[in-house]
Amino acid sequence: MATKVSPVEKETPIEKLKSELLSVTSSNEWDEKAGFDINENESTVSITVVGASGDLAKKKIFPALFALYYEGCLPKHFTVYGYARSKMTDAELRNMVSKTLTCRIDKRENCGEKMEEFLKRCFYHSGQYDSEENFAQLDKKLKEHEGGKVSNRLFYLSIPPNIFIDAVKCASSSASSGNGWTRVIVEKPFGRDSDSSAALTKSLKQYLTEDQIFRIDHYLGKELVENLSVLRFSNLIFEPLWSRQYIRNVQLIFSEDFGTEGRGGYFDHYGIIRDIMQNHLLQILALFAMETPVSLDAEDIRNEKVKVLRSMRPLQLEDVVIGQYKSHSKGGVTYPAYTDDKTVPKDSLTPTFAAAALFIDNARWDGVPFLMKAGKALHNKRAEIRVQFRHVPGNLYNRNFGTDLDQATNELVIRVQPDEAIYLKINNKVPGLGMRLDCSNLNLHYAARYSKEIPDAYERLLLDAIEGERRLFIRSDELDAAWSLFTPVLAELEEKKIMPEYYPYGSRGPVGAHYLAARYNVRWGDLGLDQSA
Ligand SMILES: NC(=O)C1=CN([C@@H]2O[C@H](COP(=O)(O)OP(=O)(O)OC[C@H]3O[C@@H](n4cnc5c(N)ncnc54)[C@H](OP(=O)(O)O)[C@@H]3O)[C@@H](O)[C@H]2O)C=CC1
Ligand SMILES: O=C1O[C@H](COP(=O)(O)O)[C@@H](O)[C@H](O)[C@H]1O
Repeated sequence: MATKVSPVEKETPIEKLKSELLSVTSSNEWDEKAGFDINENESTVSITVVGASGDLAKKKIFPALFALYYEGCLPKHFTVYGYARSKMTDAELRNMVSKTLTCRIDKRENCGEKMEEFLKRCFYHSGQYDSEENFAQLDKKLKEHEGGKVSNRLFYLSIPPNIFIDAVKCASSSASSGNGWTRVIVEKPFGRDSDSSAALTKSLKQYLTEDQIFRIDHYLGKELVENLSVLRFSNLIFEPLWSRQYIRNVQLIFSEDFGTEGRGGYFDHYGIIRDIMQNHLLQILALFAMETPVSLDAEDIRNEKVKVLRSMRPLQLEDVVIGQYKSHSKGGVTYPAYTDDKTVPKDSLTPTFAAAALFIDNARWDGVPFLMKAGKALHNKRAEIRVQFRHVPGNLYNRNFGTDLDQATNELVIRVQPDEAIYLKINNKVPGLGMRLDCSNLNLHYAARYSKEIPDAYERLLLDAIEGERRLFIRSDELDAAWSLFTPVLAELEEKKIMPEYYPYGSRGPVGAHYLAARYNVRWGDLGLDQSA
């Protein structure tokens, strides 16, 4: 890592030997003849969670690693290291981690034993994030565990962004692998705007190659987001409809029924547009709208996503509505205002809600509004994609719908969470002698269809990073394109000190979002008479 030559690209001595032999035989044959599997027996993976004492590590990273272990997805030789400034022994780390581990509902067999085994492979090293010496001590400990095998190292930066570079610099110079790969998972936020993001990328690339950087957007690891491409590209009935010709608008909706509780300090510096829209919702939009990639290879997919992002119009101020939640009392309980958080300035204008209308100026999507809506402290917790189709031209049954033709249009809903589902609203006749029409759902409800519990997004992404699969991670040019769309409007909102529209905690958000949608002849699908909404 220190040499800036990606170890991923370099052949290890064993790989070199293997590729020489490969000139006469295939890889599997060679492994069989040799009588062992090189990857399993000769290499190790050390996963260092930098910031192990923090919220994300406890809530997501350690539980995801355990789930992978339980499923038998981690390599035979692996070690997990927690690294942070807090003083802890290995036993204390294990105790902390053990409190967050859970067994899947459908996989409880031997779960206690598996937890014990997993915890035995977890260790802790206390150190500063800017100390090469402390990382060198970590390196020494990692080497002891690696026992001379090919060492592959994954660092997960689960720390605040202002210390990313210090940690990367020290890990790079003092704890990168000498003979295997070294990869670094970087958590968002990747900057606050185009300039700060470019500066972060530039600094990271002083110590890492692009191939070593795994920028995580955990929404890409969610089951239904992954399924988006399968839905589009392996069902004949959808792809032909996937354009301005049949689609009237697309809605990307994110809502949480809790506020910024505990994260106000971080949130106030970013706001909902940077926290959710510029990354999670925009990534979904890019996957949704991209052209068919040449293959499922990471670079082919990411190339198509970049094309979509670069075809988009920068967001205009008049196409944005912002809101902030205020205190609200209900049933004898008083819910706080955003500014009641002690870490948030009393006069903060940071949006906790935003709605926006975006456009992709290409042949497929010309004129189709892509509406985004994201908010905290709303009436429910949900993330979904809604695709509203056009009206049926010359519909023979128009008069059966009355004047509200919107009620009669088809809508495809991909509910990312909770209670994952894909359903298509269709029109049908109400059984009986009359001719009354109804709107019903053709529903793929995951819980009913599959008994298997859906893995957490972090499981998939950690596994991909270990396996070197980059498809679900953000490439630097994607990131640049994403920031270009939002940076001008974010600057304008801040320069002009645009006041957010206040909405009560637990409500459906500011009415301004409805006016914005109405300007483009759109009605938000999550507020209608949807049977599954
Ligand atoms: N929490 C979440 O749900 C999500 C978090 N993220 C991102 O993941 C990363 C980690 O998040 P999270 O775990 O919540 O962060 P925390 O604030 O919990 O910080 C993680 C650890 O970093 C160390 N740390 C915290 N502040 C500082 C500081 N100012 N200087 C030096 N060290 C510090 C602390 O460890 P110690 O004192 O022991 O060194 C802390 O335990 C962040 O980049 C965040 O934006 C992204 C999505 C969701
Ligand atoms: O990245 C973030 O995501 C979470 C929501 O993630 P989810 O998987 O629970 O839907 C959000 O609460 C947080 O503000 C944001 O930083």
